[in-house]
Amino acid sequence: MTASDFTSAPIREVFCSVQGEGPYVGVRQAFVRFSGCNLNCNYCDTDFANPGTCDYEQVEGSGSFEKIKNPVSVGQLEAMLHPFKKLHSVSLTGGEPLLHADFIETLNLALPLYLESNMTLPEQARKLTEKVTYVSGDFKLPASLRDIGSEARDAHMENTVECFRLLRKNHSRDCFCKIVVDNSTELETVTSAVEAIVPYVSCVILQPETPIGRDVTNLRPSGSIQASVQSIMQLQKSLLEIIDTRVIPQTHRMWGCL
Ligand SMILES: C[S@@+](CC[C@H](N)C(=O)[O-])C[C@H]1O[C@@H](n2cnc3c(N)ncnc32)[C@H](O)[C@@H]1O
Ligand SMILES: Nc1nc2[nH]cc(C(=O)O)c2c(=O)[nH]1
Ligand code: SF4
Ligand SMILES: [Mg+2]
Repeated sequence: MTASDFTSAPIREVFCSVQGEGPYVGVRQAFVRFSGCNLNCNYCDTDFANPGTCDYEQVEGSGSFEKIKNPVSVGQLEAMLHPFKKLHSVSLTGGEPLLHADFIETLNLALPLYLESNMTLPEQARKLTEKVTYVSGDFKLPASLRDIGSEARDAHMENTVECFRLLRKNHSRDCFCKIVVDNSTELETVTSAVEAIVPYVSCVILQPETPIGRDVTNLRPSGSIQASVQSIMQLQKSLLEIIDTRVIPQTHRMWGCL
């Protein structure tokens, strides 16, 4: 994977769309999708590999992409975002954006930054505590991680909680947690995860897994993975004992925007 630094980063795509997930569903955002990820979630719907170029959709919804050579510089990215108007914020996603924290740290955009992260890289998260206004942090349940052994689970949980502590909600930042749920999601696992981050987040979003694989070899058989409505409702009822908990699917999948 092409490394990034303070001046440039490998970016997979840049486009203007509507936030499809979490409590800010419906707001108009620029999306900057960084290449590369440090995890391998079994449900991942994103091809974040760096093909050498960044797909740039200059006209929102047009489906017409220009290919910009990677890595993209800070100045190039700022210019690419300029045509996008009436934005709520700029979503920094991926892949895993925390892998590119040095690059993000140097961005000088007029708009608030909205970080979509797997929350597993605390030393990178530390760099962005004064930089991001919205934190959409996933809590990756170990069962959904393909490459994690039992010996690494404790460290994974500790890193996740530390990222939420570092990027916690405050007077000038919102931080919330999204948890992707499938038919194997266990109440006890989710409850202990949520209890560990309650002081740091404004709400928890239960995000039903959308049965889409990253590629045909990884495509999980859609019939076997989705959690039942009843199980998600029971999970929400339990979590509402400790925090504002909402069920929000990936809405962009419903109307076909990027
Ligand atoms: C592609 S990830 C990129 C950001 C970051 N790496 C992360 O995982 O949070 C963006 C969001 O999409 C969610 N996601 C990916 N595949 C999904 C699927 N098949 N169903 C539901 N949510 C999915 C992730 O859980 C995450 O909240
Ligand atoms: N519309 C839309 N909303 C999103 N929210 C999080 C996304 C992501 O892939 O990070 C995403 C995405 O890919 N598209
Ligand atoms: S969902 Fe996020 S953390 Fe998981 S593999 Fe995909 S990009 Fe990486
Ligand atoms: Mg997406």
